[in-house]
Amino acid sequence: MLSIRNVGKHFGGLHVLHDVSFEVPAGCIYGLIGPNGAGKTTVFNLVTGLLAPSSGSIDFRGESLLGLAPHRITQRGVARTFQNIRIFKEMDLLENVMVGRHEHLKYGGAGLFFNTRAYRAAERRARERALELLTWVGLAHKADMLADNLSYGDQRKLEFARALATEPKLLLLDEPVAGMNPAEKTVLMEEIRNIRERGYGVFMIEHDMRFVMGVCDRIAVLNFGRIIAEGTPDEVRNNPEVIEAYLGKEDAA
Ligand SMILES: Nc1ncnc2c1ncn2[C@@H]1O[C@H](COP(=O)(O)OP(=O)(O)OP(=O)(O)O)[C@@H](O)[C@H]1O
Repeated sequence: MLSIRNVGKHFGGLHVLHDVSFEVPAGCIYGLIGPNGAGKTTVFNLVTGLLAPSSGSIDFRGESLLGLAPHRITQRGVARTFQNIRIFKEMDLLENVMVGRHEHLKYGGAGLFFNTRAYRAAERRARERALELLTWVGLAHKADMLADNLSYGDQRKLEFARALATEPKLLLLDEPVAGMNPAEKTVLMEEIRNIRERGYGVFMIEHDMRFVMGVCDRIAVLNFGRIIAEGTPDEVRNNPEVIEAYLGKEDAA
């Protein structure tokens, strides 16, 4: 589904990614892990068009994403959440999800201006879909509440609903369990599995090993900008290079 091939990225003289290749298959929960500064966020920024690679290719469903603006990549079916939650606190939950949805609607500017029947029908469908997505993440009963009043865990769920509102095929999650308590993590694990069951691909960066190993089908490990391992959680967990990267050479020995 997402194919990253021989990708390099440097910022001036600083080489952050070297010859990175891996493939996120369709219908898969895929994890990207690695120590701080390994280059994980840079990979997400390349896939979502916030940065351009210095070399290599990035294809999504058989077509290159290179050179596309971020909103075009969203239209191709890639959505993302951020490490720092980005919701509109002064809007209610339904409005927050509809903001995500609007990027997806295909009515013209004239429709907006004249408030045509087609526009109103599109708006009504957007509201219904937004409510449906809030139901999926268990927030429908709070649809009219201001986002500012949500607990941290609920804010994360709202972010998912908003990302799903763009009707993606692949959902990128940047440290989804950061700041969550164990109960919230358990709920989220179930929700991410549900998202996969509904036919979405999920690609996440996550530092919480228990969570990543518990929920991902496959994992790639970055260390100093290079992929040092790729495989199932068990394969990755038992890989000596991975153990060394996380524990340091002496500890691993
Ligand atoms: N725009 C930029 N300009 C210069 N250097 C950058 C830029 N973005 C990232 N870097 C550098 O690239 C390296 C990798 O950063 P990145 O944020 O991708 O790592 P990460 O694996 O996501 O780390 P963390 O787990 O701490 O979030 C770091 O050394 C960082 O300082």
